[in-house]
Amino acid sequence: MFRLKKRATPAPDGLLLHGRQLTLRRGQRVLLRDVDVDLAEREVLTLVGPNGAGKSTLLRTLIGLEGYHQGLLLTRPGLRVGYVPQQFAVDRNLPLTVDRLLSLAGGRDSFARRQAVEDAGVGHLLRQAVQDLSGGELRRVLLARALSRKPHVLALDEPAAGLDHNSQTSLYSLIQHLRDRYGFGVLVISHDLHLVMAASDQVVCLGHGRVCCRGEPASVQEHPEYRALFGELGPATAVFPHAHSHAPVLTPVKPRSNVHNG
Ligand SMILES: Nc1ncnc2c1ncn2[C@@H]1O[C@H](COP(=O)(O)OP(=O)(O)OP(=O)(O)O)[C@@H](O)[C@H]1O
Repeated sequence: MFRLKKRATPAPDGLLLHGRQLTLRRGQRVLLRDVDVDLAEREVLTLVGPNGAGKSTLLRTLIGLEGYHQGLLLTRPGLRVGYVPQQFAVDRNLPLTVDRLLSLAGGRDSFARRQAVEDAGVGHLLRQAVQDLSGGELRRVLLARALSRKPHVLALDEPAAGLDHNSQTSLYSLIQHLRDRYGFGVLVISHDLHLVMAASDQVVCLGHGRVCCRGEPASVQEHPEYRALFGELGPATAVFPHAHSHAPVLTPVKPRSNVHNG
């Protein structure tokens, strides 16, 4: 669970995350420039863009794992984030069962953990060593770990990478289903554009650290910059609409003065 810095400042509307003009540099390089992002309850927001566009950096910034230099980031007070990273290093010299990994995740709520295990469909893996899991199994275990934190925001960095097509589709349907059950907002990075268009409420397309276009999947696909990046894409198979309430108050996460800059 990542708890973002809290300050009791009211914010415009009931978004989970509200980022404005977020800018992040590393040395001379600008990794993010003037990025605006809002994430509402129960919304699936997908970040797309070519390799190196800044998607992981933006996702990590939005959930408080990276500082930023300029801009404004507001979060709902007490926001809990479940994060499934793109890479998860498993130390082969330190055997660890799935059960142990999940209990180390920090959640003291064993009911939530059991529920997460069931929801992610990993009950049969609990006694298995983490280092022996297949790529697809590890994704689901990491998903269970994220769910056990009862997140308000589920952040997934390329959760479908390396999965076969059926596994990708079923993972996305599972995320949709869990979003409906848990009511969290989802921030997800994906390179599978068909899946993105079928399963997202909002798409933000990044290029060189900037937002080049954004909107609902159907409209983003028509955007010239999107087409320039990705070419023509066939029609999405389904679009899942969402509804969310706008409860008030967000909390600002201040730019960090100690942000690594070199
Ligand atoms: N700590 C760092 N210092 C310098 N450059 C960095 C640092 N972290 C990331 N970068 C660079 O920032 C750019 C954006 O990286 P990021 O991982 O956010 O891209 P991405 O869009 O997620 O890419 P991919 O699709 O390949 O995963 C890349 O060019 C990367 O090399």
